[in-house]
Amino acid sequence: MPETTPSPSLAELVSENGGARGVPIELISVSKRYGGSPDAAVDDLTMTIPAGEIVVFLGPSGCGKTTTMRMINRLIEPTSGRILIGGLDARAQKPDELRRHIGYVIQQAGLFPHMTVAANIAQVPQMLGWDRQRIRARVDELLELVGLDPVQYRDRYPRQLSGGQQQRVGVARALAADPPVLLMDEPFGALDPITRESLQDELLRLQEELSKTIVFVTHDVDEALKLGDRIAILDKGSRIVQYATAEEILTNPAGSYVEQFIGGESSMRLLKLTRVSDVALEQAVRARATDDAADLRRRMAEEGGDCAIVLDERQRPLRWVSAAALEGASGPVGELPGGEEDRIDTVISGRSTLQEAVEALLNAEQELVPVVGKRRHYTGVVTLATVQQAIAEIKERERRLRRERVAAGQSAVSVAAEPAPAAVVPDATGRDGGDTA
Ligand SMILES: Nc1ncnc2c1ncn2[C@@H]1O[C@H](COP(=O)(O)OP(=O)(O)OP(=O)(O)O)[C@@H](O)[C@H]1O
Repeated sequence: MPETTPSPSLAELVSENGGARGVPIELISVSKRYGGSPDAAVDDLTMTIPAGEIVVFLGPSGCGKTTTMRMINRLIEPTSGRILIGGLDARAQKPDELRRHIGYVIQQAGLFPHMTVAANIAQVPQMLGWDRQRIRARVDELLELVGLDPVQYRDRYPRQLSGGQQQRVGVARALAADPPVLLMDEPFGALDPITRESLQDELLRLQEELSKTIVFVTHDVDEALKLGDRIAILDKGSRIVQYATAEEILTNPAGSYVEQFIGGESSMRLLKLTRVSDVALEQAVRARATDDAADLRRRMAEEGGDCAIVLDERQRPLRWVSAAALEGASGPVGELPGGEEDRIDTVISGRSTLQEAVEALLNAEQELVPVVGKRRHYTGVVTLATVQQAIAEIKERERRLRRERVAAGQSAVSVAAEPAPAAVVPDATGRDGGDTA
């Protein structure tokens, strides 16, 4: 098909959109056949990647993940089918221009070794004709955003950076022109587990701020479950076996292929993806160090609970006081003798996972662990019962969703997202063309 000057282009869409927010991507009956191969690398794939979400492609080697991803930015041309980005046909965009508005991050960052960090990041802004001052400011802003001090890092060469730092620069480079879409092809695959985890956390933090549409390819189930708003589990030819949230995949896997792929331990994995802030916390009886022991004993008898938490004047946890220690005691609670079991060694935050909460509970002297918010401000406690209840609720919610889907005549598992209704793309004359999908 001949390339025409697109109207509107993704560039225009980006500037209308303020650049920052993600746009949906639709793949409609997309296939790719490489010359000489009897099988299609991607076989009639239809899916919608919603705006502002992280969608992870998870599947075995050779199933077509990279081919699918590279068709989105036209590094690979589909043999048939259509790809719409923000409602615009990718084929109607000039490939170079399209790629300036689609960030691309690959394994081992792919930085140019002879260019400084700043020059690597500045590539697309330079192509877009930004002036030097704007580029310099943007480079520094991006380095800050990915957690690298601009003064220290902007003039270094890639070989003077660790793998994790190179990958951060790779992400900064991909974000340079504030694209609505980021494609990430096993970006953390070559990193050690600790660096990998911290970059995953960084990506989630960035995404909270930026709301890009991110397509992320990985082989790693835990990475997929942690990062994906939705996960597409793919089989040969990029056939979607299941396209669903991590919770749904874990509680309602679409058959033995998915089960095998995600392995056992689905409840343990649910613990990893649920945050303490997502569950209903319990409350211990609260006390101040200056409270009278006899009063506290009365309150505990009224409110229930064997244990009270003593907080300082800024609501930060100080220690536990047991009902037994209050028996016959008088005077300020803060002056009661305390044993090992009364010390609060561990607190967790709302951002901790339930897995971390269980770990803390297993190591704690008490059967409950305090949860703190900003400035160590006490917000509640977690017990093993809290965790059990949270997992039961997730499973029940997923069972309910499954029943609703079945009642609505849909498949019991989410296989493919329906493509959005046919996009209306204005034609070159500016009239609305009835561009049917
Ligand atoms: N340029 C090419 N020419 C011919 N066949 C290719 C080409 N690139 C990929 N293929 C084939 O297409 C299929 C899909 O490859 P692709 O790289 O998309 O898979 P993948 O799921 O990303 O694999 P991996 O996880 O190993 O990177 C494979 O069978 C591969 O051999």
